[in-house]
Amino acid sequence: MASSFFAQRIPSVSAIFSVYTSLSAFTILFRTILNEIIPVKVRDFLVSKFTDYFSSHFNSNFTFIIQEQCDYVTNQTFRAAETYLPTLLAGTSTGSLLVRSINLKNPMAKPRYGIPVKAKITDEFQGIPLEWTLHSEKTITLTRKEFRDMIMSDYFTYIAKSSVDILKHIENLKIHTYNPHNREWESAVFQHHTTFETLAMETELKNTLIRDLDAFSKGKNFFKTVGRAWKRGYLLYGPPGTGKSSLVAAIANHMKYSIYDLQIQSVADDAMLRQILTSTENRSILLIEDLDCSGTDASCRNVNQDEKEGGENQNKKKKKEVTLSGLLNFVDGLWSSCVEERIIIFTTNHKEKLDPALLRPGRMDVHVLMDYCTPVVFKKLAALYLEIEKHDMFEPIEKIFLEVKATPAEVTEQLMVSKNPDIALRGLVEFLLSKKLTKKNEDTEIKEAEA
Ligand SMILES: Nc1ncnc2c1ncn2[C@@H]1O[C@H](COP(=O)(O)OP(=O)(O)OP(=O)(O)O)[C@@H](O)[C@H]1O
Repeated sequence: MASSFFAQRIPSVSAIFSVYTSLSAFTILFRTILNEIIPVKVRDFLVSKFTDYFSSHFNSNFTFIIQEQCDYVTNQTFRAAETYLPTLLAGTSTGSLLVRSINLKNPMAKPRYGIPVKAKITDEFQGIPLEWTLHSEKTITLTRKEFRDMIMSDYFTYIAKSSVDILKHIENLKIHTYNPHNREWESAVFQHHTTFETLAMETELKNTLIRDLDAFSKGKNFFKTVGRAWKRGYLLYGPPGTGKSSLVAAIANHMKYSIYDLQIQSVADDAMLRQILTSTENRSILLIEDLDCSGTDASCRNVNQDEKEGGENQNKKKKKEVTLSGLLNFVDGLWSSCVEERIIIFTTNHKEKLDPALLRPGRMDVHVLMDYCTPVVFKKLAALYLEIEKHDMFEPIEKIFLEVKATPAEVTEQLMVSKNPDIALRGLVEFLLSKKLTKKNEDTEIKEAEA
């Protein structure tokens, strides 16, 4: 029985050989026909589709590699993933987490948790499990066997949207400073306490600024409709100690934007400036302080003036490598649109020294004069520092302010001498009167010298 069973089921060697020969002949014939009929390009296309189909089915996984930098610009998908992934801490599978406490204002605050390098994190999107790996500070990968198209079209968009929402509610802002040696922005937690409530300014100016900022942050569609880059430029000018830096802090805290603080003197040339600025994040403030001392041709004198003076100045001008046009390119040129929702702030103690090109309408949208203390500003400082709305000495002090120039920084220094309003205000009067006297003596000396 058994031998007849095998005899019926297993074909003979000669039968197998004959089938093999027929198949080979058919394959050769089929290939020849294919080569004759189908053009090379179509053949290559079919082969590539065929290979793609099988590799995606038989490969164990497909990996998306997301690196921090691409084409000298910060990869926004990397930034989005970096913001989004810490929300998935429950899905980490390495058995370890980074723990850090960076709230200097409140050491008792709950620590924050981060993802260690090499950790694997799982996520689920529309019922599909996904696995992320943080390979280093600069590379993240996302691995998934199927649903490649859906990940590319929907999942990355979802992460980008989620990260924008997360950033809007983030508590700790950052301040970044450019390190020219490492050619990198270095970050620290931004802990400046100044807000619009604690900044003493004329009420109308403060309200106008807040309205302007709010309109800007809601203005995405407006900027798109009118075909402009979503950015706003502020020029803060006025004497030292009048609150320009404090206003920058108030703007950052109000908008919940991190600050990129750029020392323009540390930038070698326009190309480096471009590289530095394109590696900043959306929703941020780019701050260039003391522009009048920057050493670029944006400061101190305009180009025509230099040309008239010729010789020595011409040589000096050649050495300045960050040019006014390089800077303007970021203020309102083509490069200005490389980052979205960006506020650019220039500060200067000497507006009159800036190149007129920078001051032309449309270049810096808002010019804000931070000036010497006025009676209104003094009363706000007294309310903040001494917690008083009224005092007998207010009237004489306000009168002195009409004659003496004192900066809010000088006034706050006097108000901090004592918590007792009588002592602090008396000290302030003495300070203001001595300033008045010094000024009078200086004026007399000048008059005598002129005579
Ligand atoms: N308008 C203000 N309201 C409240 N405090 C102020 C104001 N202006 C100055 N101050 C106080 O003076 C200090 C110095 O001010 P700030 O550094 O903001 O001035 P600045 O104009 O940026 O000076 P500089 O031009 O020297 O950088 C602040 O830390 C703050 O305490």
